[in-house]
Amino acid sequence: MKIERVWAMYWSATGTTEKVVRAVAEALAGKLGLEVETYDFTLPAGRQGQPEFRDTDAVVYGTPTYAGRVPNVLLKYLDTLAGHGAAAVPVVTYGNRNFDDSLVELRDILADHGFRPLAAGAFVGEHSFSTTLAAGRPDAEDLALARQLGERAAEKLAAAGTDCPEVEVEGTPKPYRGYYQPRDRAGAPVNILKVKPLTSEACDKCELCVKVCPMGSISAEDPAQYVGICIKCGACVKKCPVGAKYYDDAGYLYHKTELEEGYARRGEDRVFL
Ligand SMILES: Cc1cc2nc3c(=O)[nH]c(=O)nc-3n(C[C@H](O)[C@H](O)[C@H](O)COP(=O)(O)O)c2cc1C
Repeated sequence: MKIERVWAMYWSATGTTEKVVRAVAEALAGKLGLEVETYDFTLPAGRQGQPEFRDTDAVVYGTPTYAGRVPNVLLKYLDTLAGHGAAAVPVVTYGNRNFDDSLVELRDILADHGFRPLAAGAFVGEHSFSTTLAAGRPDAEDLALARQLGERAAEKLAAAGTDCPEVEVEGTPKPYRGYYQPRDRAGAPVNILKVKPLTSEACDKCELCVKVCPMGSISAEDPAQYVGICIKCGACVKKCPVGAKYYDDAGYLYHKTELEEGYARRGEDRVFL
């Protein structure tokens, strides 16, 4: 089956998954002499629909790792996917701790919805909670590896078409491990589900945070108000031009420091072919 279109499809609140997915897709498309088509489903409007895939498509499909898994707020949307035999390259990012079962889960979701996952990768991205944990990643080295993954996937497709066997990836098979649970100093679970950022007086109501919140949860009338759920994705905090968004929750801040201190080493990217 000759591939006719290459897609970069991703959910990426702070942009690291987008960078990796684009690098993989551009290399894959480049090898096949094609352009990349992009579908970004980060914002609520992007999750109103999806492309009509065909068996002559190759889709590089990316999400971050949240609590060791595919972000659970995306599961309903992902359940509406229809691959129609398209080749897929599942890609996850993770913030230097571990990707645990996110990649195996994403691969299975794609396979269960009519895609053929033939290559996959897990890449390090700057942690959503932090500007020091995996700071600046994906960096040039990560993106070079992402391009290699795209090229190798293109070679695999050229050699075997979409009949390639399903790619084996690292992770515990279905039903997977439970969601990763942050703990406090005494080992008790830290529950940050209801935590939301605060807004300082520096806020000049530019409404950028309103536009970038993937849950559409920030009020346009008063950007200090979260009218829907907060998933701690970091979009409003990291993208605020005046640094007005911050967290003061003790459990959240403890978890962030623990991650920054415990996972300071350079985390590894992984490629599966
Ligand atoms: C709620 C939440 C949970 C996360 N859980 C993990 C995790 O289990 N392991 C890890 O290494 N990184 C974890 N991260 C970090 C993200 O996977 C990482 O920063 C990713 O690169 C963010 O992607 P984005 O820039 O496309 O939003 C988590 C981030 C958030 C917001």
